[in-house]
Amino acid sequence: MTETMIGVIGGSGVYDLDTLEDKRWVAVESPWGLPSDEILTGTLGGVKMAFLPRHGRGHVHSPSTVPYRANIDALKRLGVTDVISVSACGSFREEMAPGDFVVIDQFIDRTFAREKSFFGSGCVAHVSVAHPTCPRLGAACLTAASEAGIRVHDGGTYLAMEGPQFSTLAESKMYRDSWGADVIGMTNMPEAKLAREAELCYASVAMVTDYDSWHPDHGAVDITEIVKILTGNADKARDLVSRLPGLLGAERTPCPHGCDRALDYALLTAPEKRDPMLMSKLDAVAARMLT
Ligand SMILES: CSC[C@H]1O[C@H](OP(=O)(O)O)[C@H](O)[C@@H]1O
Ligand SMILES: Nc1ncnc2[nH]cnc12
Repeated sequence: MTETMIGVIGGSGVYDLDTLEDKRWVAVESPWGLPSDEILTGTLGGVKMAFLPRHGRGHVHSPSTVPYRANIDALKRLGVTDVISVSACGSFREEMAPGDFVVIDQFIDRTFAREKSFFGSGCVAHVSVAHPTCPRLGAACLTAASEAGIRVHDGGTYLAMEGPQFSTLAESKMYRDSWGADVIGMTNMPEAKLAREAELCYASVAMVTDYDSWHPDHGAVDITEIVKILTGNADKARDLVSRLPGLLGAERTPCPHGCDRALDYALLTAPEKRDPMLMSKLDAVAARMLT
């Protein structure tokens, strides 16, 4: 049994978690650079919490420049065990309407201008992301959303695009009709992959703000319309998050799906060939493998 610490990564529109008790913004140093912002630590219902605004307070970082590695490393370094990502998204499905939430279970990664791994020359590792989100954590998010009276969909494929521009009409139709994506956003990759490398359970709650550009009755994405929806979604996200401590509890059992043991057989580089510099940067992410 270990102690649960819930990490929340707040996306567009979610820059604070004012429901936390004993809250304090703390600067966390990471060998992977500066995280997006300080991290708000505190407790909720006796469970330790850490909140990080993905784009920083005041929305400073674009989807391509969010320091994804530093963010995941900093959360792990603080002792976070379970990460909930809450993100704005466009919808490819009529029934996933603006204001609805989707508990994501798959991703298509179309990003190309981001660092995607903690590993590389000097310590090669390959983790599986066949099932990139944690079913236990996702189930808790689904229950929390239902209890909060949020219209929520159980499962969905999130297409991560590079951005920052929204998709063309041709792209939007292709992602929806040929690729089978359900929603689109710009940030959950490589975040989810990095969380898996860091052996953190990761769940993604996508909050629909628009119908992207495929929908014949809605036309092109309109950022002013998105911003209007974001505020309501952010309030619902805070309600959802405030229910998670009660559902997850303060005492944590090992993940039944193995998220917290993802590195068990992943490291390929022979111990004597490992780069000491890289290994020292991996002190939090791969802590379990280095002791
Ligand atoms: C505000 S519209 C586009 C912007 O919103 C989403 O951010 P996040 O995933 O952090 O909620 C989307 O990915 C874009 O970055
Ligand atoms: N249509 C869309 N495409 C990409 N990211 C988004 N975030 C919110 N709506 C989006």
